[in-house]
Amino acid sequence: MKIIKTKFEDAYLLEPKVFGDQRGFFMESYNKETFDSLGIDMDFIQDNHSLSQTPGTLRGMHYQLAPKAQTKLIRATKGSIYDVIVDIRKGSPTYGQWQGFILTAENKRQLLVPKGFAHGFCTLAENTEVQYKVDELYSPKHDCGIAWDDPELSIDWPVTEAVLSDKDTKHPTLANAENNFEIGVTSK
Ligand SMILES: Cc1cn([C@H]2C[C@H](O)[C@@H](COP(=O)(O)OP(=O)(O)O[C@H]3O[C@H](C)C(=O)[C@H](O)[C@H]3O)O2)c(=O)[nH]c1=O
Repeated sequence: MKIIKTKFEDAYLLEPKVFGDQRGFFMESYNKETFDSLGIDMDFIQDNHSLSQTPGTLRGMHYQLAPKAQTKLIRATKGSIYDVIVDIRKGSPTYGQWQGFILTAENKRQLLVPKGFAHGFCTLAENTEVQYKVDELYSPKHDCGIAWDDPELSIDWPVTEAVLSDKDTKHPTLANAENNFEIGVTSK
């Protein structure tokens, strides 16, 4: 497992070891001992899987409030995505900053998203499937979002016409989000 640093201290790109042969490939997409040895010692308790049929489908920018904030380990198992995280931890030196990553079924790269980040992606290919692990269960009442097209964040999405859920058309900007994630704050 190769770790690639990002602009954020505790968010990482991970490249698993891939064993290729004449049949195809094998890899351990997750191994708790390996992750613990790298100091990534969270207990994932839920696996998620989404399919987005149309290129330019954009899901985000989502986060869950404390105490249900989620660490996420994301990968594309079919197609490709432009995966984006935004630091929304008030007081963080990188608050309001974002970074994007290309995750594809071919590059097999995974992104570790720490608690306190908003997360979203747009798909770059048809029938893109994303699978990810989280260390807190889904909690609708803690589920929040910020606008994917927040002008202050100005995320440089590689799409012009995004395909969005109705919910994702209605999120506040980060500046207006009442429930900004704060390290240790309890949900309202
Ligand atoms: C996230 C989630 C959703 N659901 C239900 C709720 C809705 O009835 C349906 C679709 O949910 P939603 O439209 O929120 O799905 P996405 O837009 O893919 O949301 C995800 O997309 C971005 C990229 C994320 O980072 C989050 O993990 C997650 O918010 O699945 C569940 O039952 N369990 C869950 O964990």
